[in-house]
Parts: sequence; structure tokens; C-alpha cells
Amino acid sequence: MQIQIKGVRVIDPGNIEGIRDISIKDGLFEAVSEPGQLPEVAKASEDVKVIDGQGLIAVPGLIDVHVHLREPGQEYKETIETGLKAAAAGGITAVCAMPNTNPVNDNAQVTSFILSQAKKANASRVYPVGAISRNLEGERLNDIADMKKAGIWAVTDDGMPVTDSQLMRRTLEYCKSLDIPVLVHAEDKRLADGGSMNEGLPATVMGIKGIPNASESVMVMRDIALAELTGARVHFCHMSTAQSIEAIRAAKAKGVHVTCETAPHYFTLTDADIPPYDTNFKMNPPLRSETDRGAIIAGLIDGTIDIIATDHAPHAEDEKQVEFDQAAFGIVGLETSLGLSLDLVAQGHLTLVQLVEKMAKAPADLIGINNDIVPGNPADLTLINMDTAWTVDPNIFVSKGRNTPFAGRRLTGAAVLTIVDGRIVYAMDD
Ligand SMILES: NC(=O)N[C@@H](CC(=O)O)C(=O)O
Ligand SMILES: [Zn+2]
Ligand SMILES: [Zn+2]
Repeated sequence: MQIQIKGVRVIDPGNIEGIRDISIKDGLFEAVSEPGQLPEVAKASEDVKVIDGQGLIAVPGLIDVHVHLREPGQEYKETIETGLKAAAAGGITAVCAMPNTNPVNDNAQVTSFILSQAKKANASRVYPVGAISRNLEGERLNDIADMKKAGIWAVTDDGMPVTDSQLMRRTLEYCKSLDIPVLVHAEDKRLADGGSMNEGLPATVMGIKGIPNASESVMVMRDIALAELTGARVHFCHMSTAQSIEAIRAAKAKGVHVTCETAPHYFTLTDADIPPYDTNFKMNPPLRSETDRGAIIAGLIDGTIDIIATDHAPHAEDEKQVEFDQAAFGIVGLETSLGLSLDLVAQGHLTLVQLVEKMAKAPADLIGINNDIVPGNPADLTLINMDTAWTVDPNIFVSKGRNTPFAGRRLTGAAVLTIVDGRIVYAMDD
């Protein structure tokens, strides 16, 4: 299969910015040239697809470093196939799969299973993340080296914090020697104390127990200290508070090796936006205050926040249609991430180049891959129409999860074509 995209505006920060023709063949970028310079392909050939890229933007395939695929064990919420197809529909060509499945991805067999299921799905790629501790229990360290051989690129106990500081220190030392990052779910469970939303006026008004900002930031501060102590690579997941961003900004200024991500809901919504007891607005960490939302946007602007990831966390209807404090934490994000993030560009907070850095380039750096649009590299590409206006409708999500706070929201900009490994895995018109 060969694909030619003609006259498209390419935005690949640090590599290309301008109108180009792109040729893709046998899974790889074959040529990237000034417009009109690609060799004509024989018209009769059925194996060649020529795409008019005029008015569209081509970017390196978007990578979502924080996704819960739920398989093995909770296929009623999502399977690897439905999750990877949802990613493709959202313009995301690769996702990093969190290990809190059942069984947990805490050994090489589960890692291999995830990779083989992903291959069968014939959609976006998966980069599995292994668990730090046996069954996420926070007690015994897993055989991370063995999982690395099977294909993990990072470890985390996401969903659960690593409460034991000594275990975290050992993890960081171990992962430093293996040269893989540690992804931190920063939460002090004693401070969170069973709360279900942000501690503040909206929680008080609804009579819902609150979670203070400090439940996140104290653990961010601890792990900055441990990153400094060990020299390991620490990446903070789903940052939601002003205090966390402030701490990470200071750590980076000191040269400590830390990176972080936030999710679209933290720069789009606050706790004041939660309709009374609507569990589609419940996730961990919770939606914070307007001050925090402002700090998240400021962190994205000044580069303190490296990456936008979704924390895609599908749940079944009956896990959400219960009392607010009983409902599962988490919302889906794969199919709304690009549209919501493009809003940062529309509002003038980020340039398109900065957005591509946060959704494609910095994620690739974290994983340790090169996704430049250059001949010879695997052809993972997202074609975006910045003008496509659409309304979020969970009923037509490719994901099995319907749990989004963005139902009915008008968005502008969408992926019109997603290419993985030189194959079209999603086309908007189909
Ligand atoms: N974010 C969430 O609210 N939920 C995640 C766990 C997590 O990311 O901590 C999940 O697995 O459902
Ligand atoms: Zn988490
Ligand atoms: Zn998560």
C-alpha cells in the first residue's frame, strides 16, 4: 500500500514547518518533498491512494501517554481493540497502556498478552507500562527488567500511589539503572481521606467530601526530592493543582530530571462546572478551582507541563449511575482530546507548534522513540482539519466508555485521517 498526501501543511516541530508532499510506502515515510516534486504514480494502480492535503495539517502521529485499556479482566469497560480504535478515531496513533488491569501488568506474560492483542486490533499502537509493585499493593517490587525485555518502556502503580517512600527510592534506583522513567500517580490517600471531589465551596454546597490540593502536591514534592536523590527520570501523571506546577517549575529550574502531563479536563473545567451530583465529572485527581485551572494553562504556556495526555478511564454505566461518593473515578478522553486541546490554540494560549510538541513530540521523547516525519521512519501520521466543527456525542464513541463530562459540547477541529505504520486506521468519511 502506498499513500501520497499532496500540498499539505506539515507541522513537525524541530524538523519541518511548511507545505509539503508526503509519500508513504511499505509502512515507512518514503519521501517528503516540496510540493509537486513527488514522482507521479501510475493512475491505474489500485494500491496507491492519493490525498489532496490542501487546507489540512499533517503532524507526527499523536501519542497519548496515559490510557486505561481495561484488558485483561475488565473487557466490559473497554478492550484493547475498542480502545485502540477509539484512539485512531481521535487522531491518536499510539497509547501507553496503564497496568491496573486484572490481572495487573506486573509480569512479562501480561505485557506480551497486551502486545499480541494490540497487533490483532489493527489500529493504533500500544506501549505497555508495567506495574511497580506486585498487584499494585505497594509492597514488593516487580521484576521490571523482565517486563522491559517483554516490551514495557516505563513503570507506574497508577490508580494507587507508592506510599512507601523507601520502596519509591528503590524503584527509582532500579529504573535508573534500566534507563526507564517512573510515572507517578501523586496522591496521599490519608489526605484524600475518601473524598470524591475538590475540597472547596462546590463540594460544601453539594455536601460531598472534598480532596485538598495538598493530597497531590505533597507527593509531587516528595518525588521531586527522590528524583534529586537518585538522579532517576520521574514523570508526574495527571497534574491538577497550582502547587504541583509551582513545585515542578522550581525543580526543573534546578535541573532535576522531572517531566509532567496534564489532561484536557484540567485546563477546560473546574469544580464549579460540575452539575449537581453528575458522576461524569468525577475523576481522580478531581476537577479543581479556577485558580488551579489558570495555573495549569500557565504551566502549559511556559513549558512546565510537557505533555497533554488523556487519562482515558472508561467505566460501565452501572458504575457511574450511583451516588456521587460511590461512583467510579475516571472519564474517557481519547475521542475528545484533540478537539479540546485545539481550543488552547483558538484561545491564543498555545501555538499549533507548541500543541504538537505536547501531543506528539514530548510524548515520543518520554517513551524514547523518534517520530520525525522523515524518510525511513515508521509512517505514523495524523491529518487534521482545523475547521471541522462537531458536537461531542458519547453515543457514537468508538470507545465502550460513555463517561464524559463533555457530552453536547461544540468543538472545532478534528482528525480526518489517522495513519499507523503506513496503514489508514481511521478516515472521517468512512
Ligand atoms: N483517573 C481516574 O479517575 N481513574 C483511573 C485511575 C487513575 O488514573 O489514577 C482508573 O483506572 O479508572
Ligand atoms: Zn492516576
Ligand atoms: Zn490513570
